[in-house]
Amino acid sequence: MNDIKLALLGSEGAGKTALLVRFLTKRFIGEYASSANSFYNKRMSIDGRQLNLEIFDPCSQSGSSRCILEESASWADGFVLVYDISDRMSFLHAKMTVVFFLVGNKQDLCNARQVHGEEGRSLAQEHACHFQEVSAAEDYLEIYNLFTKLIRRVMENLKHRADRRRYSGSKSMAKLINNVFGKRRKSV
Ligand SMILES: Nc1nc2c(ncn2[C@@H]2O[C@H](COP(=O)(O)OP(=O)(O)OP(=O)(O)O)[C@@H](O)[C@H]2O)c(=O)[nH]1
Repeated sequence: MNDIKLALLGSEGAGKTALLVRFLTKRFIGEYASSANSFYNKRMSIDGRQLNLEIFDPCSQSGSSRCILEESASWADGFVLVYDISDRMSFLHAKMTVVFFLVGNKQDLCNARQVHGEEGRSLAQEHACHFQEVSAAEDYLEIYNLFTKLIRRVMENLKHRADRRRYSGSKSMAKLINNVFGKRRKSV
């Protein structure tokens, strides 16, 4: 079983919990009475592999964003940074954060749009990360696809990291063997 840890980041009210609840339960719940950070667990299978997903949904009121970012950075394998397309401040906040997946939420509020899709796309390009606009209020499938895409990316990353560790481990073992036996050979 693979353990995958994801964290949601973004301004207060951007819709982080709404997106996550939509992904986990297929439902949109309008209001959440939460004043604490939450961890969610989900078991799922992607590409035939069993996964144990842990998702961190920080509560904006429970600490400074710097603290949340630091906590998440040392814990998570992947990040979703969410902003609200009808709240420019949430996008300016997103601009100051390094991300993996950038998500413009509340696409249904296009009549109150303050951030153009192009701006989101170009910010994502700057950070070389994936970008998507969604609506937690209206979509399920798009949000499901977004999370599974991120999970696949994280799995690839973890595999790549493990391969590199194995390679550098075998390289340093080769160096050690060379140091011990190579010298002897020289003196013969
Ligand atoms: N119209 C619309 N409203 C949304 C959408 N997603 C979330 N909301 C609303 O936005 C408000 C904030 O949503 P939350 O999910 O609590 O936002 P959050 O980012 O988790 O907020 P904090 O926990 O305070 O950081 C709620 O009133 C939601 O109903 C969406 O896609 N469209």
